[in-house]
Amino acid sequence: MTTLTKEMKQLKEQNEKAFVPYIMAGDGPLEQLEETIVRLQNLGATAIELGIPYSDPVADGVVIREAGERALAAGVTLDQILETVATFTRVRIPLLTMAYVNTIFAYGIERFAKRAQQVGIRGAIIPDLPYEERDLVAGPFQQHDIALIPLVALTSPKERIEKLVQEAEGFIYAVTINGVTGNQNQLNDSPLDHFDTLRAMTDLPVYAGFGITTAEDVERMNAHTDGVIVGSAIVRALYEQDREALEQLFVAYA
Ligand SMILES: O=P(O)(O)OC[C@@H](O)[C@@H](O)c1c[nH]c2ccccc12
Repeated sequence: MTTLTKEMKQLKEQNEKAFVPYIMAGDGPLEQLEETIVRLQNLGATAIELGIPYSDPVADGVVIREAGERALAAGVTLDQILETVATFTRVRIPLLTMAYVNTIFAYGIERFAKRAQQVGIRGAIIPDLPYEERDLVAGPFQQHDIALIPLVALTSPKERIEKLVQEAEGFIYAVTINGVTGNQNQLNDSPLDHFDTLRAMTDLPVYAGFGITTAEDVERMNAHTDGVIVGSAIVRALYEQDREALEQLFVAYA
């Protein structure tokens, strides 16, 4: 069991709902990345999903896509991000990377796992790594205590979800809606029953993500999950320096 799995399970046992903000590393100077993370930590974030910019982010909606473009235009690379994380002294909450598979392959799987562990990263989401290919990374990740967090589409057949859940580490990322990140208009109550089913299949925590943009969404999802992941709304508030919008998202955690 990885360290992240232990930590997230412990939260669940204490009945604490998780809040995992997604941010794009390099959207803004890397020198400010620690400050941003500490700010979210102080607001009550449980962990941070640290986006690694990529040129072809197929799962991303416009807000995150544009944040990635800004980071790429600034020349930000995975290596620079890891070296920046290595300098952190004030971050206490777990960091997870959200990188597309090519970025990790290009860097080197073993090299990534090793360096990620050294700098204190606890988990990774690789949205375009098919379950069938997970063995490509599973060995090095396990060896270096990096939790491979699966994305589970609620519409998948039950047998497939069961398989995914069995091998999962950290937590289960339950995708609320089919589509890209940042979709504001589709979040309704239809995933809620699925969350209940999913939670009955595992003792790992289940966090909901995609399309959660308001404090009300957070509360509504939390009633049926162990926590939430919020991306586009956080990325936008940080970029627009909209402090009120940012703090609003955390009200349930104050
Ligand atoms: O932006 P949203 O709708 O709040 O969704 C979270 C999401 O942004 C974050 O987890 C994420 C960013 N890029 C991704 C790619 C695939 C899966 C998930 C992600």
